[in-house]
Amino acid sequence: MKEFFKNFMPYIRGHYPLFILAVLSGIFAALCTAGVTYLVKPMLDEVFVDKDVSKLALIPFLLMLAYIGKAIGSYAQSYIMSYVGEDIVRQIRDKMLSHMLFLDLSFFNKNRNGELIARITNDIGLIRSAVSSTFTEFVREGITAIALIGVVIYQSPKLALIGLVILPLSILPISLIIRRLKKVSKKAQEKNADITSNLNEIFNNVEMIKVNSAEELESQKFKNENQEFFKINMKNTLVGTMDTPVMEILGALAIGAVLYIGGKSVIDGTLTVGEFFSFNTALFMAYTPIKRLLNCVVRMQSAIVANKRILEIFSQHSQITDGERELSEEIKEIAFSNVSFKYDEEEVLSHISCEFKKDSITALVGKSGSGKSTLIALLLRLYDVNNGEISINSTPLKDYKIKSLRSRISVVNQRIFILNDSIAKNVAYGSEVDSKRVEWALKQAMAWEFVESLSEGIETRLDEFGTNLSGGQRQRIAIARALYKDSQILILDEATSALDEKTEEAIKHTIDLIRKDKIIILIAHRPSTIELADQILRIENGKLTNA
Ligand SMILES: Nc1ncnc2c1ncn2[C@@H]1O[C@H](COP(=O)(O)OP(=O)(O)OP(=O)(O)O)[C@@H](O)[C@H]1O
Repeated sequence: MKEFFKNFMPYIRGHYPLFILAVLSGIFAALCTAGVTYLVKPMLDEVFVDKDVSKLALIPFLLMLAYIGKAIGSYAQSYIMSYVGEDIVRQIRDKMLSHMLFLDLSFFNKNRNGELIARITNDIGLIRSAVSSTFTEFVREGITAIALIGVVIYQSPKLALIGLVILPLSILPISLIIRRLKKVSKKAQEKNADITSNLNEIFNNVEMIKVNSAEELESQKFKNENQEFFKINMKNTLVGTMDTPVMEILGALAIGAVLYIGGKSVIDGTLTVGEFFSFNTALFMAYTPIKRLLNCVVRMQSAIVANKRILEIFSQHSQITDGERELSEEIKEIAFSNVSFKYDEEEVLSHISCEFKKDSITALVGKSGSGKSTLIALLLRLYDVNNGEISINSTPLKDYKIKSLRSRISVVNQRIFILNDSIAKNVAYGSEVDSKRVEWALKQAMAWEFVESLSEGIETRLDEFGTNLSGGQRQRIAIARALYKDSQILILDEATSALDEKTEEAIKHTIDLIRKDKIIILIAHRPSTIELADQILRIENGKLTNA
């Protein structure tokens, strides 16, 4: 709980005035509630027992005012706290996504997309209910309970002792419930992440599922996961709602004792009927906020577990550190010196030494899985080398600011990224849209013909993953994007594999036209693509062999 509040204090800090207002509204509502119970005494003693008619109109009026005050106070407090809660959740979501995006690619390789989505949506959502509703309730019910207990003690300290004995008695069962609930909540959140991952996988691969007639198989897999999720959630409910009957049973015992002992005191004349009823009303009314208070503590458990899962992400930091130098000068040469790299245990690239010079085209060739794309990933600093060094103009890559390095490289790789946005925005991705330049890039990438034929031209919206495009059209959009960026380093990793011969020839012609002053790296299997190259580097099992 301490860790929870420590984590959220920085977000709450900006909301102190609202927080104070919410607490004041809560105090007001609580005092009005206590006022209601307090008014029971004059209602009984002065109106009913003393038959004071003048008070008959006054007390119901005051009661009404107290109830209206309670309603307004509670509403204002709930609204303000929801505002604070929602705003905190908004801030954490923003911070979480930008934190994640700056983590290394290896972090994304290790975590399933669905798991990460679940942390941003479900886990942070649990925090929202903790901060906005549970916390609001905790503050309001806490103040109400204190005010009502005040009335209880004021009316009869002796009876209060008996009536409130449930408080220490409830500690043991409630703490057992809390401990159990933490475990179940953890499982529920993990299962939720599994379900999200499963759904994410299904929707991303729906075509493959259909082609393999695996609809039944996937439905069954999901059904099993869902059934388990249901069971865990029911366990969560079973444990999580146990606090109410526990408190009610303990409350019944205490109230029974109070009624007996209090009744005797009234008969003995040591307590007036009004005092007794006022006491009992306050005690009955105090049980509800006390019960809710404990229920809040119980409900907080899933938020505490979620907080741990959120902190796990925030505690991860990028291992790829930024350099100091801005890469703004002309790139004359890129050099790999004795570079080795492994993703996990096995070395994927070993002792690679090569150069890429300005005004030249290099073809990287080699069998599938030999390490060509990995070499490019190292140049982009998506991963850092384990041994050796990569340099640009004799300055180690690590000394450059990553953003300035990547801004100088255009890449078309095998996995084409298409945004659910217009063609123009897709081509200009990462910079301002210049329609003339978009048109130029599309023409150079041999994509203009099909884009022009669309009714909305470059404003045509593409579906997520480019599902409304053919494979070759997607590749041409990606090539246009690389050309639009106009970087000095251009990398085409199997960028023309889906194109017909004629289109590929035309793109080769484009590359030939723009090659001046650039460093171009082509990864290709087809001999026709390699024809353009000034140097050919062959990689075999992670080692460079002379082509
Ligand atoms: N993210 C990763 N985590 C672990 N291993 C990886 C990862 N990416 C690639 N590998 C492994 O590294 C090796 C080299 O892969 P790489 O993608 O560089 O090959 P490639 O020569 O580009 O192949 P292709 O021609 O099929 O694209 C492969 O054995 C592959 O299994």
